[in-house]
Amino acid sequence: MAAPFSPFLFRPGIFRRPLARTGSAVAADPARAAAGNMAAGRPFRACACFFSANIFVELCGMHVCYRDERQLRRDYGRALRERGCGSEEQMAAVLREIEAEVERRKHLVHQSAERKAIISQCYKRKHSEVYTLQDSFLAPGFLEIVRYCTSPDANLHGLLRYTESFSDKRIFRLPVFTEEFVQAFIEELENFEQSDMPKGRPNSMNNYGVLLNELGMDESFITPLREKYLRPITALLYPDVGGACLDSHKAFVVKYSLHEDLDLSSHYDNAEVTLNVSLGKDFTEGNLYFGEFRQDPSPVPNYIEVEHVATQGLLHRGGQIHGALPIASGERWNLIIWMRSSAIRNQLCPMCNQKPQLVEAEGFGDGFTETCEEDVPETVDLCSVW
Ligand SMILES: O=C(O)CCC(=O)C(=O)O
Ligand SMILES: [Fe+2]
Repeated sequence: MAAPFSPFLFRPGIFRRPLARTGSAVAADPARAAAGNMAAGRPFRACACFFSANIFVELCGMHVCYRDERQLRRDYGRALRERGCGSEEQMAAVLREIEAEVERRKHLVHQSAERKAIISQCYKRKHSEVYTLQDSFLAPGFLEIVRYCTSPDANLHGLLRYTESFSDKRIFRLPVFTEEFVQAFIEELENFEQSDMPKGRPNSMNNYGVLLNELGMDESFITPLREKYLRPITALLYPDVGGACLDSHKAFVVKYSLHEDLDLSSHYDNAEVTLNVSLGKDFTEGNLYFGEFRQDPSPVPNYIEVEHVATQGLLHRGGQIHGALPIASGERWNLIIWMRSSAIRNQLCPMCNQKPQLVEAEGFGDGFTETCEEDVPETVDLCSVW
């Protein structure tokens, strides 16, 4: 159910934080092609802005771009002072925080590859069947939607009869999984959580959850889910942001509980289209809220609140500003799939809003690929981008 947005969320500083990915640049991996992490024969790349853009400074609650101290003082001196970081001592602490975050980002991909290797060798799965997508995991209503979207006369108008939509923000709710699958999936995630395996952070804002590529679910579960089932739907819902040509993803599970993360601040995703599926468990409050699309700023943001329903998914454009309100009790687990279109992001990196400066990457990287001049018209036609 959509509801008017609660006024406390208008507090300054929570609006429009980009939620940075945890992947970044490393030497190319020759095994990647075998794992299917290629777009039209080209390896995926990241944008160099990962090492300088959208760095969240917790001390003063704002994001900054960082090249060096002089640039930081010039570009953010005033904003930092206004947020209580005016003294030289505070400035030194801010610089330490930023430099530690840049260092963390530099090592992140190597550490993720190490964790993935350890998990694949040592982790004892509880429900090994949940690692390979099967039709029986999917809700009958979802399969019906996919059947419609892959039929020859499918169109947006027809699809909207099967989904619930919220305001004019192009946010849609649809059934995704069966209850039995969600139950087994949660048990598997809890089994992993309780194991002594190394664990990474899902992204730069969520502290608790599971990175599904590290767990080994990308190739046999998330990729077929995106290609075979989700893409026919997103092609009709979001053709203008690359919904027809989503060719990579970053998938993770986020977890909120009273003694861990309670909520998620306002942000946009490093994705063209996001699927957010509620996995339960039992919780109260914790609704999602959505504001404007990041490229359509409005002087008076118009927020809507959307309740999440276990086993169901919400589809939205990654650039739609959103966040999660605090839970009041229980545990809230969600499967998040950030889906990316190289044809779209190769033109403009959504995180720095510039032509991406490509750097080598592991796996799907951040969904960019090398392009040649002659690629562009064909790609644009194919996805009806503009
Ligand atoms: O907790 C949620 O439902 C939202 C998570 C989210 O927006 C994200 O991880 O990008
Ligand atoms: Fe998000």
